[in-house]
Amino acid sequence: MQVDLIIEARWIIPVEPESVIHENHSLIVNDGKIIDLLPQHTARHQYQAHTLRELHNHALIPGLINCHTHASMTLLRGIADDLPLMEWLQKHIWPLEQKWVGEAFVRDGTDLAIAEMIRGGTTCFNDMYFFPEITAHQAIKHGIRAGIGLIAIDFPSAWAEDSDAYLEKGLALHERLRHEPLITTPFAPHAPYTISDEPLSKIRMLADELDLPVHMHVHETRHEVDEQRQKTGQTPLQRLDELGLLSPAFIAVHMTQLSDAEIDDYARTGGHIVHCPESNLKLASGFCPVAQCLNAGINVALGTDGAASNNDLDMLAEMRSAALLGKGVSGDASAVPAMTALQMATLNGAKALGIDQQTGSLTIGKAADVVAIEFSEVETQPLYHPLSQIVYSASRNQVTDVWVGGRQLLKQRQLTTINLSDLHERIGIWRERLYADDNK
Ligand SMILES: CSC[C@H]1O[C@@H](n2cnc3c(O)ncnc32)[C@H](O)[C@@H]1O
Ligand SMILES: [Zn+2]
Repeated sequence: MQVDLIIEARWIIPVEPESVIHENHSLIVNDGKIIDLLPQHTARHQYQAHTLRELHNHALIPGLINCHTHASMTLLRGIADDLPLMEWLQKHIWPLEQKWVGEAFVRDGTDLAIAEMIRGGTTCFNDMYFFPEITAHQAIKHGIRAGIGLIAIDFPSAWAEDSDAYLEKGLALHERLRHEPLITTPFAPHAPYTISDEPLSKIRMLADELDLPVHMHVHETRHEVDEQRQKTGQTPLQRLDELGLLSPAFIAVHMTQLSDAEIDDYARTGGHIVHCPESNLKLASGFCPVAQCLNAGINVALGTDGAASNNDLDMLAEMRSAALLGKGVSGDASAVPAMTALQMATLNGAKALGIDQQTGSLTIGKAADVVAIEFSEVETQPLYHPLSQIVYSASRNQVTDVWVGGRQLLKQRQLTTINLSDLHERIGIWRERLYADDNK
């Protein structure tokens, strides 16, 4: 049988629970989907490939899913470091956003983010930012999968003047994007401290009606929880529960402040958590008790957050930080083992976004969202266990090839859909503008 693509690899790590690591196997891809997984000699016998990629020092893993980003904030990378969340937001980021964020900012910042993400093996990102129609346009243009947040916040911005306008524009955008194969549109109310009950209740109704997830920063810092409790007598989670938001369609980002009882209560709602270890470390926000959450049965995925608080969009690094921090915080070296960290960065992300029938593992019938990681350099030698190298030793420079829905977006480290010299030129212009403003 004639097929579009055969990828031969030294190891293939499907990531589905109970699956084994295959040695010297081939992944067979046709019409954008994985149609077979066979020993290499059998595959060559059964299929004729339009394209054959031989990756004999590589492992194939499912594309990494970055479940929480603010993509165009790459343009603010390194502009305000070493600050806690509220000072960082109120004194630096929000004033810069008020002044600079518009269509061109989001287009160029998103392109930079997409280039960085593809080069690091990310095939899907879940975004929350102003001008989401531009983020969606750039994601489709460059061939990457994306959750495009239908944002809501009580503050005016260049995109919308009030929470009603955010929702109205969000719904119109959902209508325009709902047949795009690479795009989903979760609601994305910013955080409990920036959005009032009325728009949150509307979001709950609309999310139910349209069957969309809700993606929100929750319990990011102690300050957030203490302030809300002082003002209202409730924690942010209690308030969200009372408003009916906590459900299997809810994606809570950060969750660094959780008591044992809150972990059990949240597990009962079926909600997901997106753990952003590096952003939490850099802003000194706290630690999500990941091992406890996983033990309680919560689906925990991974995100980088924006490049202004991380300061990169490197999901391999995030995976390693999650594994190390999971052990450190629980005091248990066996907590968050390598396979769990890889599942958090892939399949758990797909589950949180409600796209696990399409992607998240190298499973027959799913989209061919595939990443190849090379092991021949000194940094990953000698090689005993490919999974150990991926989580604990490899860097994103070892990502050689990336496919989304069978389309190759990175080919031997070269981006196929983004012109890097044009991108560098555009980013240079933003650097001059923002640097001059920051140093006024
Ligand atoms: C409504 S668009 C998103 C909004 O979120 C801001 N933001 C970026 N990182 C964080 C974070 O870690 N916690 C809270 N808010 C964050 C971003 O600057 C935009 O204003
Ligand atoms: Zn965030």
